[in-house]
Amino acid sequence: MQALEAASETAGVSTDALMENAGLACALRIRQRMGGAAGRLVLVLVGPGNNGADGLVVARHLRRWGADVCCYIVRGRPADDPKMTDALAYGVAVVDSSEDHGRPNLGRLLGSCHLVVDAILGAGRYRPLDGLVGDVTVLVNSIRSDRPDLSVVAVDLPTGVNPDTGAADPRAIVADETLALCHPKHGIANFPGAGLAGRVTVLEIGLPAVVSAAADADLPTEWMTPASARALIADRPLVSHKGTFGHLMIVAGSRNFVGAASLAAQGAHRVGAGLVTLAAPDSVYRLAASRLTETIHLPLPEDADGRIDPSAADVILERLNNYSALAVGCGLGLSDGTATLIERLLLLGENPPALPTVIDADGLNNLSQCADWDKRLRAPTVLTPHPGEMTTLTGRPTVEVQADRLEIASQSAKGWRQTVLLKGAHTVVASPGGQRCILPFANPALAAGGTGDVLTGVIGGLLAQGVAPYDAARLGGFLHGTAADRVRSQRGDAGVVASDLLDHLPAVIADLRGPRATRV
Ligand SMILES: NC(=O)C1=CN([C@@H]2O[C@H](COP(=O)(O)OP(=O)(O)OC[C@H]3O[C@@H](n4cnc5c(N)ncnc54)[C@H](OP(=O)(O)O)[C@@H]3O)[C@@H](O)[C@H]2O)[C@@H](O)CC1
Ligand SMILES: Nc1ncnc2c1ncn2[C@@H]1O[C@H](COP(=O)(O)OP(=O)(O)O)[C@@H](O)[C@H]1O
Ligand SMILES: [K+]
Repeated sequence: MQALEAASETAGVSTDALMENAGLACALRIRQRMGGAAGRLVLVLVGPGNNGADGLVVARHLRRWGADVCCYIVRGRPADDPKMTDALAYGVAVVDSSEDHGRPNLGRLLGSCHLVVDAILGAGRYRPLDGLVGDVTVLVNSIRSDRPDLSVVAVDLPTGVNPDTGAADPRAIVADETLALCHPKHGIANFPGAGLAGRVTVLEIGLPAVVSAAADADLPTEWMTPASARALIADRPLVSHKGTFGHLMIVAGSRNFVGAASLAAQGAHRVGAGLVTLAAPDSVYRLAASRLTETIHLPLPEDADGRIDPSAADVILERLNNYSALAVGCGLGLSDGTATLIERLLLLGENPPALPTVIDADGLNNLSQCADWDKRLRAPTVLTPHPGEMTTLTGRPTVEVQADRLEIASQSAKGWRQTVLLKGAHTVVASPGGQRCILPFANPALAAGGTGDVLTGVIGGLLAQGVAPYDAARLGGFLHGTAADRVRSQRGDAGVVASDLLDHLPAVIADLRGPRATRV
C-alpha cells in the first residue's frame, strides 16, 4: 500500500485525496452498520498517523449526518493538523488523552456510546503497543466485553495487529468489524490478527485506474469478495438443457462413509450441474439411492470391507468419455485396493480423457501412497487437503503448515503444477501459475464432519459446468463459506450439520448474480 500510495501521487492523486476517499467510505459503512447516523453517539479513537487522520475524516462525515461524535486523541497529532481543523469546524467534540488523567472521560464515553471507531494505528511501521496506547486498548476491550450492544469498528486494521504478519500484541483491539482499505493487509488474513478483525469489509479508496490495474497484476494475493465471486459466475442461457451444464462423475463412499458420497452428490446438484452420477460401492448405492432421487447411479464391485474394488477402475474408465468432470475421494477408505484404483483413475498410464478433476480426503491419502504422484497426475486438478492431509502430501508437520498457510499452499501448487485449496478458517486457494487468494470465512459451524464432502461436490459441479480449476476452487469455496455464514446467522455455530448448507447454495448463487439480464 505504501508503494501504491507513492505511485498514486505520481499519477496525480494525492495521499490527502485517498485519505478523504477512505474516510468517506468508512463513514458510509459505519452509518449503514448503525442503521443511520442521526442521534447516534460515536467515539472515534484517534492515533498519531494517517490512520488517525482517516478517523478524523470519519468523525467529520458522521457529524455532518447528525451523529454526536467525540474524538479521543490517544497520542499527539501535529499542531496545524488540517483534518482536526475540519472536524472541529463541523462540531466534532475533541478530548485529548493528555488531559484525561486516570481516563474518567474515556470511561464515560465508552459506557454511553453506540459505536467505537478504532483509528489509533493502521498499516504504519509496527512496534509493540506502548503504555499509553495499551491503556486505552485494554479499557476498550474490557468495556466491549461487558457491553454486547457496543460495536467496535477498526479502520484498516485493529490497533496492535502487525500489518505484515498477523502477530498481535496481547492488548490489541478486538474488533467486531474491520474496514480494510483497498488491499487487505496480511495482518487480517493470518491468525491471530485475523481472529481480532471480526467481519472484514473491503472498501475502495479511489486509486487511479492505471495504478490499480498494475497492482492487480502484481499483487499475488487476492482477498475474495462478493464482487470477485460474482465475476466468476457464468450466465445460464435461457435456451439450455441438462447437457448444457455438464455431467459430473463422483467416485466416493465406502461401508463406513455412506453420507460422504451422498453429500458430495447433493453439493454438485445444488450449484447447478446438469447431471451427476455417483459411482459408489454396491452396498453404499443401496443406501444412498433412496436419498438421492436426482442422481444417476453406477453401483461398483466392492471388497470384503465395503470399499470400491480396484477392478471397478475398468467400469469407470470405459465410461469417462460421457462426462465433463470427475470428483474423487470422499469417504473412499484407504487400502492397497483403493490406492490401485486411484493410480489407475488419476495417474498417467492408461489413456482415457483427462477430465478436470477434484480430489479430496481419502483420494488424497491414497494418492500420497502412489510413487511420483505429483509428476504423474493426468488431468487439470484441484486438490483440497485439510492441514492434516497437507502433512500427508508434503511430509511437513501440521504446525508448520498452519504457521505459513499462504506460502505452503502456493509452493505446493507451483510444485505439483495443480490448483490447491488448503482448508480451514481463511481457506487459501493457490494456482500453479502463482495466483493465490484467501477466502474470508472463519466459522466454527463448519467444523463438523461432512462439510468438506459438500465442498468437493460444489467444486466438482462447477468444474463440470466448464469453470477452470482455480476459479472453480475459489468460487466453490466462496459459495460454501457464504452458505455456512447464512446457516450460522440463523442457527448459531454449534449443532449445524453439513446437509444444512445444501439448501442455501442456490440462493447464495442467485443473490451474488443479482438481477442482471440473462443472455439468450
Ligand atoms: N497508504 C495509503 O495510501 C493510505 C493510507 N491510509 C491510512 O493510513 C494508514 C497508515 O498510516 P501511517 O503510515 O501514518 O501509519 P499509522 O499506523 O496510522 O501510524 C503510525 C504512527 O503510529 C506510531 N506508532 C506505531 N506503533 C506504535 C505503538 N505501538 N505505540 C504508539 N505509537 C505507535 C508511529 O510512531 P513512531 O513509531 O514513529 O513513534 C507513527 O507515528 C493506513 O492504515 C490507512 O488507515 C488511508 O488514508 C488511505 C491512503
Ligand atoms: N473454523 C472454521 N472456519 C472456516 N471454515 C472451516 C472451519 N472449520 C472447518 N472449515 C471448513 O469446513 C470444511 C471441512 O472439511 P474437512 O475437514 O475435509 O471435513 P470432512 O472431510 O469431514 O467433510 C472445509 O471446507 C474447511 O475449510
Ligand atoms: K485501526
